[in-house]
Amino acid sequence: MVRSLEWDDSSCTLQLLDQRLLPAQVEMVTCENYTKVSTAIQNMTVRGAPVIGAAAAFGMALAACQSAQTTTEGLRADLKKAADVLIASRPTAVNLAWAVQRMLKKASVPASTADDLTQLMIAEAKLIAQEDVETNRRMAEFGAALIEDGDTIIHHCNTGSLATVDWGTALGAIRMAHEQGKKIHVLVDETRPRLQGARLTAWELDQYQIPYHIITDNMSGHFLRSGMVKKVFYGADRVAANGDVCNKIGTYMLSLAAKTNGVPVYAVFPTTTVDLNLKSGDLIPIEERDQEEVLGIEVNGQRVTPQGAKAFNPAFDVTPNDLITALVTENGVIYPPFDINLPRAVEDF
Ligand SMILES: CSC[C@H]1O[C@H](OP(=O)(O)O)[C@H](O)[C@@H]1O
Repeated sequence: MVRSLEWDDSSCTLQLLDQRLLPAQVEMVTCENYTKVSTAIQNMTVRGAPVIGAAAAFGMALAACQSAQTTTEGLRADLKKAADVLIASRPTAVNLAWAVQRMLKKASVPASTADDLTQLMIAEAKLIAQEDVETNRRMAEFGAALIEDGDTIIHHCNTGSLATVDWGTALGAIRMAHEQGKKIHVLVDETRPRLQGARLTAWELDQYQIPYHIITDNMSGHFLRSGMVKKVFYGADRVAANGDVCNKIGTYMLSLAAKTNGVPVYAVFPTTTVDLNLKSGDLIPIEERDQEEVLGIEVNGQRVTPQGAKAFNPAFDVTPNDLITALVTENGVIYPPFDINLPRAVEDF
């Protein structure tokens, strides 16, 4: 499975898999500087909470490589400028700010030369990427244990290798259960308007040879009520201290339908997605994206929305914790009361 990002030591550049072109084309784009990384995050060349954090970390490494500063103080000033640009790329996934702040903290350690500081930046970005893969595999083990042989699972958006440095979060759990020999059938929410499910999750499941059917987002209630669906799995972009989950738009409606039909709901995410500073999900900033992502639908090359039409395009919504059965992190499966058990799972490790 091709990785969503690769660092090239020889050229001090970051290669990103252009997820806007999948599944039709598998193409990498080269980022030589941090502003290109910021643009790639904003236009969703690279997307998915954990991987945009890793991409931003390498954006900071690029800022160090590209800096003309010859002193550590001068380089630190350049890194602060880069940090502000990278953090501003997208507002909702807390992994982005977390990764950049961690890089800035690393930049504050004593270094004898600007070159030494640059090497520290590159090493820290690589460590963040490596930790994400290890975290995802641990999470996948815990998540896979919740999946039973024969389950049909609804999965929302894309949370696989493409949304992380490798392996994935919710889709990582599904992949792990499959590799353990459990027979699974996935109903892939297409996830309008950017179609991360229909384009990216379906493409990944083909690579893993996991059976699936794509459904439109408004079909999930029907299948949940039919009794066919045994579990719902999705990821997260930011989780508040009380366990409210902010995730791709449509997650809230999916969770409401699951709760009404008694189907368990599992949110799978690394602890770097938890924002303990926020008491509830109502405080999470929701990214509003260009309305053209909603309006620009074409059928047979013909735009289907009226000229001049307007659209709302919130990229995420918040699912209150009472609709969620359990939270799955690399530190284990967390059950209610989330306001007590989630901080403990995050802080005790
Ligand atoms: C591994 S969780 C990824 C998380 O990020 C996605 O958002 P986007 O595609 O806009 O970056 C979606 O909310 C996923 O659940």
